[in-house]
Amino acid sequence: MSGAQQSDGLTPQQKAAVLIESLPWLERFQGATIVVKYGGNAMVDPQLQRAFAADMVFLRHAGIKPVVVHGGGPQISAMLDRLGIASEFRGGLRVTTPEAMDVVRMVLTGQVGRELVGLINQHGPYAVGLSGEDAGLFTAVRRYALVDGAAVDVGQVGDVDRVFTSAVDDLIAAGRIPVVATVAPDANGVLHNVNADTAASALAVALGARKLVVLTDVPGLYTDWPDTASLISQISDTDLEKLLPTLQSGMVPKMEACLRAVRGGVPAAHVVDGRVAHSTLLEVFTPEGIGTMVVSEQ
Ligand SMILES: Nc1ncnc2c1ncn2[C@@H]1O[C@H](COP(=O)(O)OP(=O)(O)O)[C@@H](O)[C@H]1O
Ligand SMILES: CC(=O)N[C@@H](CCC(=O)OP(=O)(O)O)C(=O)O
Repeated sequence: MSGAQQSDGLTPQQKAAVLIESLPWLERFQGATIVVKYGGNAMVDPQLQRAFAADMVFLRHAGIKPVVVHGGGPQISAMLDRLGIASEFRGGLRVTTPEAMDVVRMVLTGQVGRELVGLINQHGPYAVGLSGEDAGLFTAVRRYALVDGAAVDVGQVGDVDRVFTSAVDDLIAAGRIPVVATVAPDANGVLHNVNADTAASALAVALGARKLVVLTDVPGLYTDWPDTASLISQISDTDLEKLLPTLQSGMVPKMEACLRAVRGGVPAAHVVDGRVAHSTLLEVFTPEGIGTMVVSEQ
């Protein structure tokens, strides 16, 4: 039987080789917290959604502590459309009126978060959804968008000012997988819409995470977008800081988030292609990793 070809094209020896290749990474990340920003295509394609949910459960059973922060921009836009509420982005941030804020909260906490929690919990009672409002997780501070070098008011849009990790710590200690939606009150209790990349980065820093993994819908960071030859596998914080002003809207909050994470003490932040099934597992458990890794020169 040994050496025989299996229906999936791998011999038993090849399967064993794949498993054993993950051993150094299993050892290295035992007990570590990894924050994963779930977004892009992985969020809208049912097969990729299921693969992502399975990855989170796999990490949990491998002795790693995954924390998911989810986006939902396309779903918010679709609901605003259905309700006939105008919506636009300025400098990569959604202009958020009080009316739009109600929809952002409803879609992120009541729809997108619920769906992901449901998919993960098909494997067992792991995922618990919460938002920046729960147990004081995030306190927001109003931020402006940068458009052509000028600060522009975009309404109830926030940055994360403070993180109180106690609720997430409790869930992790209980063996759960926290699934976080990024709406958050400011110090006066006024709700703000926080970009999910920004929130994932703040949470990774506050939790002392070993990695931030950001799923998106491109293979990684292109230094000269859209020239495909300019895709890079690794960049330092110093080089990224220089590159940031040249990046275009979607990539700006994403790469800013990676920069803030590594400057805040997270050893590595990765932007990976969420169109590839099991991209998080490939990043964590294979020597070559995937996507673009941001590391601090320190
Ligand atoms: N330098 C760049 N490298 C990679 N992608 C870029 C770059 N500049 C702009 N982009 C665009 O940014 C998009 C990712 O941002 P966004 O759409 O906000 O992602 P997500 O929905 O995953 O949060 C990519 O699909 C790509 O079109
Ligand atoms: C201020 C701001 O723009 N907030 C985002 C929050 C959701 C998000 O970040 O979703 P993605 O990760 O899917 O883009 C929005 O309203 O779309």
